[in-house]
Amino acid sequence: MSNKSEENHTHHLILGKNTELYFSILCGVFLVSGYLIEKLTATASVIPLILYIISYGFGGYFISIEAFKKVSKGEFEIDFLMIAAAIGAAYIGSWAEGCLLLFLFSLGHALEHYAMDKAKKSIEALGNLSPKTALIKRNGKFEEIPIIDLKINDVIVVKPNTKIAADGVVIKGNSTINQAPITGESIPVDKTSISTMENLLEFHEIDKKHTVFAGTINGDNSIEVLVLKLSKDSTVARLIKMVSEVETQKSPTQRLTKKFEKWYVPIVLIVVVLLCFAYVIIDESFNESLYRAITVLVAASPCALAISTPSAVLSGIARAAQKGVLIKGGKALEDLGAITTIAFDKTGTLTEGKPTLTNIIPVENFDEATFLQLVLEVESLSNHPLAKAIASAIKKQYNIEAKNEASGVKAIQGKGITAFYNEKKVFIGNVKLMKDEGIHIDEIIISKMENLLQNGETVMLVAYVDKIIGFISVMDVPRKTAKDTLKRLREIGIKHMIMLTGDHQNVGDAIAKQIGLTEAKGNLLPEDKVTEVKALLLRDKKIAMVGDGVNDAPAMALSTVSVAMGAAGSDVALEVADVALMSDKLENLPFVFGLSKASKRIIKQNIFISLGMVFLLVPITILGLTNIGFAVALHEGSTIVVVLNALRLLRYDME
Ligand SMILES: Nc1ncnc2c1ncn2[C@@H]1O[C@H](COP(=O)(O)OP(=O)(O)OP(=O)(O)O)[C@@H](O)[C@H]1O
Ligand SMILES: [Zn+2]
Repeated sequence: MSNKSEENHTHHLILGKNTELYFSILCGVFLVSGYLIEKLTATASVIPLILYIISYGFGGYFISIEAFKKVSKGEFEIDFLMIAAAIGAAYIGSWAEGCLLLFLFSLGHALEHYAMDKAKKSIEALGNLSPKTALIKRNGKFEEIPIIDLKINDVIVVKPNTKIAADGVVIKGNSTINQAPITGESIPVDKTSISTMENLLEFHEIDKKHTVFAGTINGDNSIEVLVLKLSKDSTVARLIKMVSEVETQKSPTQRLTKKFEKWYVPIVLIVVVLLCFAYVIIDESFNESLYRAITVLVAASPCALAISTPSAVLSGIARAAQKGVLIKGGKALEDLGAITTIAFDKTGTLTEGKPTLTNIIPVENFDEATFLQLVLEVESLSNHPLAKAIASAIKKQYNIEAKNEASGVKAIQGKGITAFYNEKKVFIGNVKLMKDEGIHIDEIIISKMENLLQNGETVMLVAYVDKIIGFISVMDVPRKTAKDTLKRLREIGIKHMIMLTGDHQNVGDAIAKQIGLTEAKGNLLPEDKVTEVKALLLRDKKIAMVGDGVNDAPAMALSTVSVAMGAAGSDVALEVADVALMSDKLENLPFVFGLSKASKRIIKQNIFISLGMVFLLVPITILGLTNIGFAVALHEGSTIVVVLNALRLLRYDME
């Protein structure tokens, strides 16, 4: 049986989408009626034969089309084996068995397509998310227009309990919004209007409490949304595009079984042809030899094997999509299921990623007001989460504003930033940065730093010209769910959980202890994170890296499977990661790993069932210990069992 998704061939669908299923059922109906008439009427009649032939027609229709297509390309696959077996059965007069073969095979085929359709549908459901039109407000007037005509900076009005038509920022009104279609979170989130539209940041940089996604559902209040993305670039549009590409990537097991089939099918054909001539050697008629050959042909066909993996992979991916997790292909799914080591980024992954300012202290003889102003000016120019937190805290707590007195800011990866303030150089960052610049740090400051570091606070030194003028410390708290999540991960078989952070070792250790990580590695530059991932790969073969793509993208790219958090909020993460959690909920991880493990388990079971049946039936049929009907029932039955087993994944849940 072939995998539709990879060949993308469409059948003539006379009876609509389920034609294949109806044909298969009709095949079965004619088989049963033919069989009953044959058994119940004593006298020989042609009616059963006619019914069997009709049954052949329905059962063999789609299989012949596929077999023919492949044979004309020089490929002999299972469809061909089935047709050959059915013709052989007819030739020796075993019409009923031939019908049963075609019926079960086509039923398995139709079920396979049902599984694929089901998977695709839950993915395509995403496509129906965005409404077709939007109510826009132009010059104070309302107008309903198709969403493809929406332009950036249009203002749309979203009525209560309707779908939002575009990615944008709320500029008027507050509401709660059901984001489940995109992020899978079932609880609606509060959204408030942004205070000012001046200097509006990029969509992804705006605080999430103000931004909304196309396809999500507004709650009880009317809101106005400033459109920030064209309909074709919306998060949901890109999601759909990616999901449709997912299917083209085959999983490792799928590749393996394909390779196996390539050799196996011709071998079966040769053996079967040889068996046709068994009568030359042993004492039996040609028809008896043929009968045996056909029975072996049925028994040896790898029908179940061919669909065992694709059906499980698609079901797994579909289930994940329902929960707001995008798994990009069978490889990611299978690899994820085999993983026992996870490397985590710290900031924004294990921690909230919204550090609060705890200390901002100048050295004794430096003026505090100047110090604050300098830090504010410089950090306002940086995009780093630490910088954002520091700048906004200073503004709020000390009620001062940046006056654009700093310039030439440069980020030094993993160390900090440099800039100019009043034409003189400023350095803000860690000890490494100061060492690089040859700036002396005296004992008093070092001992103060130590205290804060023990506490799990991130400390940054500030130097002006060539002297330390003070330090800043911030505290980023672990996510509330981090501890439980790691515990659950351990329960489902993750052995090593390691934090990789650019922050100080002590901070890493403090957080690791609080949430129960096995190890924390601090003071890492982005390239050090890559080295660490390499080392882990060497030790454990396969590792997953969970991050947000901020300073861990290279390390993520190198890991076996990269998992991005909050991907709905970041273009890079969504694009690059193998697995994307739409929401930034760490607590989704156990579900993802659990589902992947379950998928892997089901794939294994399926392969065991399908190969097991072949190994069992082939010797029995060669020895002539069973009739063809029995072989057909067991063999094709295993195909159906395998598909049903895979469909279980659509209902997977933790516990
Ligand atoms: N804009 C900045 N202002 C002050 N210090 C900075 C700035 N950017 C980086 N640093 C310093 O460099 C260190 C390393 O930064 P990096 O971005 O590599 O990692 P991180 O954000 O601390 O943590 P993680 O690696 O877990 O994401 C920071 O801990 C901080 O001391
Ligand atoms: Zn096929």
